[in-house]
This record gives sequence, C-alpha cells and structure tokens, in this order.
Amino acid sequence: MDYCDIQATNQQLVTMAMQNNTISKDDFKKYNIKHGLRNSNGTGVLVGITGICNVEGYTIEDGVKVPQEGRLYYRGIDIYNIVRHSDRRPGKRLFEETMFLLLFGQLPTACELESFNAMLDEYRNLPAGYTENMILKIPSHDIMNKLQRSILVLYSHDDRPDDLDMENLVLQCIKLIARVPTIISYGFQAKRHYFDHQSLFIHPPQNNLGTAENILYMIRSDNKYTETEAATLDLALVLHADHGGGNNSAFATHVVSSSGTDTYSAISTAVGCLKGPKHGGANIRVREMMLDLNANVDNIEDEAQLRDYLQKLINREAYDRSGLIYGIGHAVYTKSDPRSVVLKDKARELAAEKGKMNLFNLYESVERIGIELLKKAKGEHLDICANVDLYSGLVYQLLDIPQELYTPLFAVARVAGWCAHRIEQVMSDNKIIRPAYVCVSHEKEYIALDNR
Ligand SMILES: CC(=O)SCCNC(=O)CCNC(=O)[C@H](O)C(C)(C)COP(=O)(O)OP(=O)(O)OC[C@H]1O[C@@H](n2cnc3c(N)ncnc32)[C@H](O)[C@@H]1OP(=O)(O)O
Ligand SMILES: O=C([O-])CC(=O)C(=O)O
Repeated sequence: MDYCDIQATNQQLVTMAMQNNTISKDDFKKYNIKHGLRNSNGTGVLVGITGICNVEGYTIEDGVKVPQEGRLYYRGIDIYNIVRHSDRRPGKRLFEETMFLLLFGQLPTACELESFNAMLDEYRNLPAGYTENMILKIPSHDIMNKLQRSILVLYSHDDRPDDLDMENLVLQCIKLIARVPTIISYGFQAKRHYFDHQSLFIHPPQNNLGTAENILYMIRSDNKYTETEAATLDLALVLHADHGGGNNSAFATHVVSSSGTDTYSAISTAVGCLKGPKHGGANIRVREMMLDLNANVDNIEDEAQLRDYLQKLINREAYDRSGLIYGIGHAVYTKSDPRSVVLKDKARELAAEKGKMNLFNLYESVERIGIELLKKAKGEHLDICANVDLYSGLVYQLLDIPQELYTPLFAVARVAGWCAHRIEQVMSDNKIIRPAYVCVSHEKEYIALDNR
C-alpha cells in the first residue's frame, strides 16, 4: 500500500481503530462488568440517591424482579394525579407549577407561582446580539445541536458563570428554563429559513403567556394557536419534565456537575445525551420509522404486511438497520410507561376530533405487534411496553408541530429536571463521580519511530 494514498491510509486507520478498540464479550463476562450499569436480572445498578423523582417499573420480591404497571412521581406526587388537573381554560397551565415543584421541592402557592412566572417572563428574551450572532449566523439543520451550542454560549453572557453559590445557581437555572423555549423556537425558524428556504419569522416571546403558549406563538408564522393545542403541549411538557437520576441525561448531569464545573457545561452535556436515538431522540426516529413503514408497506391495514415490516426492523433489514423498533422498550418500565398511557389517550382523543383514527390505529398496531415480535425475538420473559416516545410524536403530529421540534420540545421540558438534579448534586454530594475500569491491554515496550 502506498504510504501517501490518503484513501488507503484512511482505511488502514479504520481497520486499526476497529481491531484495537473492540473488547471481547468474554472479557465483559470475566470481569463481571455490568453492561449499561445493569444487573444480570435487568435491574439498574444502584449508584445514587435523589429526592426529585421516582420511576417505578417493577418490584423485587425474594431477589426476583416482578413486573408492575409503571408509576412516576415528581417529589412524591403521582404524575397521574398531576395531569388530572390539566385544564383547557386560558392561562391554566401546569408546566410552570411542575417546574417549581421539581426545582424547589414543593408545590407553589398562588403568590409563589405568580412571581416565578414573572421571573420567567423577565428572562425569556435572549441577551442583546445573541439571536443575530448565535442563532442566525451559524444555523444548524439539527435544533438539538443548535441548542447545545447555544447553551454553551450563554456562559459568555453570564458575569459569574463558574460561581457555584446557590443564589447564583438558582438564577442560572431559572434563566436557562426561560430561554431554552426561545432558543429552540428561533433555532427552528433559522433552520426553516436557511435549510428549507422558507420566510424567516422571529417573534419575540410574550409576557403573561406560559411556556407552551409562547412556543406555539414563536414557531407559527401567524402566531396563532388554539386552547386545545396550548393545553395539550402543556400536558406533554409536564409529562417530560423529569425521570429520576438514572436516565442517561440526568445521570450525565450528576456526573458532569460532580466535577465542580459550570451550569452551562452540565446542561449542554445533558442536551447531547437526550439527542441520542435510544433516549429522547427516539421521538423523531418513531416518526421517520412510520414514514418508512408507509413507504414500504402496500396496505397498512393488512396485519401480515405490518408484521413483515416490523420483523424486518428487528432483523436489521429495514429503516435505519439498527434492529430497533423505536418507541418500544424501557430500562425501568415493564408493563406500562405512565406517560405513554396518558399520551396515547390524548392521541386517540385528538385523532378522533381530527378524523384521523386510521393513523392512531396504525400506531396502536405497531405497539401491539412490535411488542409481540420483540418478545419472540428476545425471549418471552422480556417485559416490554410502549415508551413515552411512541405516542408523543403522534400527539405533536396531530397538533401540526413539525418533526424537527419533537426532541427539542423534550429538552424544553427536561431542562427543569436537569437543573433540579444539578442543584441536588451540588448541594448534597461534593465527591467527584469516578467509577473504575479494568484495563485488558498488556504492558509493551516503546519502540523508536525508526525501528517500527
Ligand atoms: C425517553 C426515553 O429515553 S424512552 C426510550 C426511547 N428509546 C427508544 O424508543 C429506542 C428503542 N428502545 C430501546 O432501544 C431500548 O428499549 C432502550 C434503550 C430504551 C432500553 O434498552 P435496555 O435497557 O437494553 O432494555 P432491556 O434490557 O429491556 O432490553 C432487553 C433486550 O431487548 C432489546 N430491545 C429492547 N427494546 C427494543 C426495541 N425497541 N427494539 C429492538 N430491541 C429492543 C435490547 O436491545 C436487549 O437486547 P439484548 O438482550 O440482545 O441486548
Ligand atoms: O428513564 C430512562 O431511562 C429514559 C426515560 O424514559 C426518560 O429519561 O424520560
């Protein structure tokens, strides 16, 4: 091979990278490494304590994992009880109450909620010059990527970015929570303009509108939305606001915060985690998978054809060839994900209102057949259910929210949870998180360049 042949050299590097970076499955077994920090019975390795949120998907009885219907609690309050108070009346929004609950540990009084909302109103606008320099000058086709970079840049607009004093930390968190909806809305408008060649609309956020209403106001060229749309988006934000300390992005927030670094580094890391298709990015993959299904299945009402397509997904023969059916499966939930239960009901209601029951029925068939085929492929012992990402995208689709906003909307909600976890980490545990790795390479001599 010619040393200067760039292509051949690149291939050589790929081969070396693959050969020298693959740890054998036997070594994982030999050293009893917990893949994905999961015990052999599928339960998570216990690595932390949190008072923010509890996720229940199973119980342990006599050392055995027993599946149960999923439950989710924010600061001890069952999410089913919270969403029962979802309201279609103007201004009756639950998301701001939920954020307050997660961040400060208790439900706000009317007075506390009013001043919290006033703070959010004060900070929703982006710093001077930021929209032009950060959002419009360097647009991205991916709004999560835009959000991650934009959060990092806010560091430069903060007089005390590295100060871990609690007063400073709380203020940084409130400002982030207020600004993330504006960033994703403007990021979306920039994406539409620079990549999809649409007109550019920058609608400044409005005082006295909740987060859900402000997002609909900013992303729509005519600013218009209905009460049903605002109440439904508000409900979705409540359902996505936190998921305990162990989910990938919250755990990363704990890890990064434990190094003593700044809020912007920690929260932008969490955004990067959420973007992943096995985490929050699954909601966009669900939509793309359904589009691929529609393009490749002649008759979507024919169960045999649906079954055939879903089996191809599992066999890595269709869509992104990852072997995954997106929107199904969870690290904790077994029989049900409560967020999916609520969103499925909402999707059914919206589909009926809009005469789109065929679409809803298709999702329900994918859920039913997908679970059946996955159990067959992985073993009947596998307790698996639809997760939050299966029906959230359908709800957004029925609200005419573009798919590139699905994961960013998840981030709008989850930034409250990440901030709560960061505050908890800084307050409660100043030990740096530093687990151990076994090294399986042997000691070698250094050989001088001329002798290799
Ligand atoms: C907001 C959220 O993060 S919710 C999750 C969103 N992600 C998705 O929807 C992507 C599809 N789902 C998945 O990839 C998985 O279910 C995850 C990542 C969510 C959880 O994965 P795990 O914790 O490994 O789940 P679990 O231990 O129950 O999986 C058992 C086996 O079933 C497989 N499996 C689980 N779900 C799926 C799926 N939807 N499609 C194909 N295979 C699956 C796992 O890969 C694993 O296979 P293996 O034993 O060969 O390694
Ligand atoms: O808990 C998890 O692993 C993933 C999840 O559902 C979430 O973060 O909402």
